[in-house]
Amino acid sequence: MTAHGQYEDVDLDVEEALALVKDSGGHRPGEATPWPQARVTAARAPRTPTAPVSVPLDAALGLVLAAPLTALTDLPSFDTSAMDGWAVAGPGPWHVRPEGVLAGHAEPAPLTDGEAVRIATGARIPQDATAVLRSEHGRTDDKDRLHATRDVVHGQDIRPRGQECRSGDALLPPGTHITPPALGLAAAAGYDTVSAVPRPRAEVLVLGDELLTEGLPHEGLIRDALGPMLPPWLRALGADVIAVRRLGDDAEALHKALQHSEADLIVTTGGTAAGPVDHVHPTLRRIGAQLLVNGVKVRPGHPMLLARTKRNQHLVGLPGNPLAAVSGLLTLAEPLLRTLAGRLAPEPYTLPLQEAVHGHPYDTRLIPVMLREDRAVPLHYNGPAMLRGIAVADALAVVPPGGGRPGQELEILELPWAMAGMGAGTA
Ligand SMILES: Nc1nc2c(c(=O)[nH]1)N[C@H]1C(S)=C(S)[C@@H](COP(=O)(O)OP(=O)(O)OC[C@H]3O[C@@H](n4cnc5c(N)ncnc54)[C@H](O)[C@@H]3O)O[C@H]1N2
Ligand code: MOO
Repeated sequence: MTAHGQYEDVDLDVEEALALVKDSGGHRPGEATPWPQARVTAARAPRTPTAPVSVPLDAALGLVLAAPLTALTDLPSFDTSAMDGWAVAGPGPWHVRPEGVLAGHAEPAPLTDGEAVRIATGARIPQDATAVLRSEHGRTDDKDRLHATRDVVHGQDIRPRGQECRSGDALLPPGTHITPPALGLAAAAGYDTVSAVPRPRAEVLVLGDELLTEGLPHEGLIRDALGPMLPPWLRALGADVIAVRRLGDDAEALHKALQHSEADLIVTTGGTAAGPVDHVHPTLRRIGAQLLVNGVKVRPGHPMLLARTKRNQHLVGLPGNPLAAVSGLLTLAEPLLRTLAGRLAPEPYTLPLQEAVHGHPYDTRLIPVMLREDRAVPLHYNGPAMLRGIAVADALAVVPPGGGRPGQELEILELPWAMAGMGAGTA
């Protein structure tokens, strides 16, 4: 049994197999953009830069800093005890003061040589203290005198004011991805809000008269798989999904929706091919949109497209076949959203293939894989209409034209939830 257990090999469906033996040319031969170039075009989609917004810390996770995070205070902001014990002045033994010092308390009175005071971790060091003696390294005698049980080094266990940064120091550059520790650092450095690149707004338009939103498929009608899948996926890619509309195969409804959308990115599903109810291209022509990518040399998903619909608005047309839609999402929507959100591209990386995969003669293939012991294990059920493979995948592997041999290094496109340690296939 292979790593993917009982999965039967349905690597290629009939359409894909036919495409391998006799490339039909598919979607507008000659116009289609090579896959790597399509991603670059999407990442460089023209638009005017967005104005930064001021975001409270509890809403800033996942955004990108629009301005440097400059320390608003010294850190620590006062000389601080690093341990529970005693602050001591000069050589011991020391006379211990009756009142201790706790974190958050007012400034303690200065010590004089030969004096000690009990102190908690995080409390302010009294002026003229020379060291902190940890509680496990000191003992008091019956006259309340403190003796060190090991050598005391000047300054030990005192965190001096400004040890981490001085007020005005640059802590994080603009463009930094706001992670949980970045939020913690911003709070420690005195921030209530940060200046961030706003989340790009996305709107999803699901096309197709054959789609049901509940119940079992019947009489040629099927369940809409993309309505439930795309909004959370777009959110995982950093978008704020402002609307999801189901428009059927109604060219007028699509025209109206495009005219009125206030999104930065419109994502349509279906209607990209040349069938009688494929309204995306005619509607884009009607509104005078500029086609930046019209078909990509990738399987599945080759009819995908990218258009500039307004000065600061783009449309990604995803093919209706669900895995083809995933391919379009990662090829066009992901790089575009990354740029809109001000994020840098992740360093590309490769992993060796566990076993051979078929290739398309001229086009790139994207196939769902599990990542196991630093190898990419191809998953089956990867036909354009299937989600069964991708639903257990950690990533997509980029198979160059001609296919991949066992051990061949392939570029890996990670899935956002797999990166967060929530890989669907972690066993
Ligand atoms: N003459 C040609 N026909 C087709 C070509 C071609 O090159 N020449 N390309 C094929 C490929 S590849 C794909 S992919 C599809 C793309 O078609 P559309 O984007 O126009 O999508 P539809 O025709 O609307 O749907 C295709 C398929 O997907 C199902 N679908 C649509 N939306 C959903 C959804 N939300 N959830 C689940 N399934 C969905 C739909 O019922 C169809 O079965 O075109 C080929 N044709
Ligand atoms: O087969 Mo089509 O390439 O996108 O599903």
